[in-house]
Amino acid sequence: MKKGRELFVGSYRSLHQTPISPIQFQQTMSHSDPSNRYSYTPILNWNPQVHHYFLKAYGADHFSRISTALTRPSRYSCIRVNTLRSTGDAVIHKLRSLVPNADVPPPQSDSGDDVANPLKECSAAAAAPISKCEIPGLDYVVFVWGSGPRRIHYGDAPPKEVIVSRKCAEAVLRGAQVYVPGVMACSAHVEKGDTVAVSVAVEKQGADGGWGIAMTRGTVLQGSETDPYYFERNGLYIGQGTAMLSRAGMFRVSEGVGVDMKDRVYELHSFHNVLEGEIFLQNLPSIIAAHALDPQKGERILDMCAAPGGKTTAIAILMKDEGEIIATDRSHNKVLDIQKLAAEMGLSCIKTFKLDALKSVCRRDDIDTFTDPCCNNAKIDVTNQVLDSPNLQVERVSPLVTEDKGKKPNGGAYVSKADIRKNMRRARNGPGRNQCVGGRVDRSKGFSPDSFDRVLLDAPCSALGLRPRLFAGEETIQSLRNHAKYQRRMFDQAVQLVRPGGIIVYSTCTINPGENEALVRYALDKYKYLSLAPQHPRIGGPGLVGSCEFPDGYIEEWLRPGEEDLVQRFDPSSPLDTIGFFIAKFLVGSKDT
Ligand SMILES: C[S@@+](CC[C@H](N)C(=O)[O-])C[C@H]1O[C@@H](n2cnc3c(N)ncnc32)[C@H](O)[C@@H]1O
Repeated sequence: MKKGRELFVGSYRSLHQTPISPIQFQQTMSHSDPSNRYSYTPILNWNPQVHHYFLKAYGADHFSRISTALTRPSRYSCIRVNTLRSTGDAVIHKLRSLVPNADVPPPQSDSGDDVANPLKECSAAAAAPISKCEIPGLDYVVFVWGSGPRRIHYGDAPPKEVIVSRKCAEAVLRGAQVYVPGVMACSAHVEKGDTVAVSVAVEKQGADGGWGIAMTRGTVLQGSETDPYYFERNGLYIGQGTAMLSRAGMFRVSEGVGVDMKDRVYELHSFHNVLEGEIFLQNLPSIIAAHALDPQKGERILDMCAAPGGKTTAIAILMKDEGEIIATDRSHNKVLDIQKLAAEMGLSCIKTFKLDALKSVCRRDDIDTFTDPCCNNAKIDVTNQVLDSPNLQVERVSPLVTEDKGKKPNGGAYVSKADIRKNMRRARNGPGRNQCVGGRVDRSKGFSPDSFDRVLLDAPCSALGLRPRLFAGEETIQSLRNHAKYQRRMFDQAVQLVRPGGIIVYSTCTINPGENEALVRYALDKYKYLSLAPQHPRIGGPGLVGSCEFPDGYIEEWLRPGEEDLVQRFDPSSPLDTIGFFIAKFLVGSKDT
């Protein structure tokens, strides 16, 4: 039965008293069994209030499945082909020579899970190691199978060991090697070439209620029960590999591979540096989000939180690189990442800007100073700015200005003496710290209302859908609410920027209804001219209907009956085996009503 179709009006208060959930009990029991020590059966720790809230939203069984799925990587890699450069078939042909065992059917899980064909809805050939997506319009998406969870044989004697940080372990589960900065502790006498078992130290709760790792980097493991994290590591072994350095070396050098993983709980192919510019590794729901936006050639599109540019480049390719995509992010270096990816994929319709999405709509006086050629108030920053004129032209202001007052640069814009001095200093001393990390980033002051055909708001979120995840305790009810507030303010900006008749797509990579369905409720209740639009393709599940009351009396409203099938909720525990993701598509009606 699909929970999303049920009307749920629940109070979180009643569950607040529950001391321990059945899932926690079951997991605690399995971890205290010594025969499970060298296994991978992680327990995802949640903040207790968040745990109760999700239990209420999903029900105990469903939330248990979600929690378990989050600790595992998807069993396949999803590759988006740059159709301006290649085709799905051509890429499959090239990958066959790059992916080991490409002709051998994908191995099954040792855990007895049904992994025969979790992608049967989108790939009939999913039993092959490399297959093309069969969703209409998505034949440029290629799946490459991995395997797991696999039982690893760590030998008869207690093995030499390396403990890695959680972030490092999550990367290893996705196919990376163990790099030295991720190594936390190592057995005494480990030499280069030794086989070592790799486990992970996950945050645990301290006496003050905070979460942390009670271990100093460089700890020597004696192989005894007095070692730090000895019992906590039960069920947290992610594989074994060859030490590339001695114990001393691992803590002396600052970079490089510490352990070359030979035998992994999850085997996923790494596509690092493979077919650069021709393919992009991207989650299936992210590809679907770009399709939901349905960008058309020649349109003007805003991607509000765009870095590193995965969806921006997907949108540009759907538009055949014809039109204009404004891709903004608040981080300078992340904007450089978008530029790099766009260049690598050979896309020219993407313009990037550093901009705080909360200030995406330019202020009235900024529009006036720009549009009035007699007005001398527009400032020129040391980096470029962009101001929109009402006729939707983007103008970029040259940073190279002169003090010649008779010749007004940028059609009348005034250049302050301070800016000129700054530019001269810059010419003498070089571009400055921000600029020397790799390139130039233009700064924007925002855009005119109603100036975009479509807006994608792929909002920063709690990311509680990302996989694999070995710890979730950092998010509290308050931090989840803060994410939601931030997202609403960004959405308010998006609504102003889209023209009547335009489209807004809102997406997150979290399972938190407060950042998903509750945002939709907020949007529909506040802006009567917005309506939910059907999405194509639609392979995600329905949204959650109902509401949730919190102990402080706050009622979080989700969807109303009839709205659930207009959003896409990707459930990490569903057969599609994706990250947790949410997509809502809004049609903007006449703003006069
Ligand atoms: C979910 S990620 C976007 C992923 C991207 N859409 C993609 O598909 O590659 C969210 C992004 O929002 C950016 N961000 C966070 N707060 C922001 C703000 N106030 N203004 C603009 N960008 C922001 C972060 O730097 C991050 O790159």
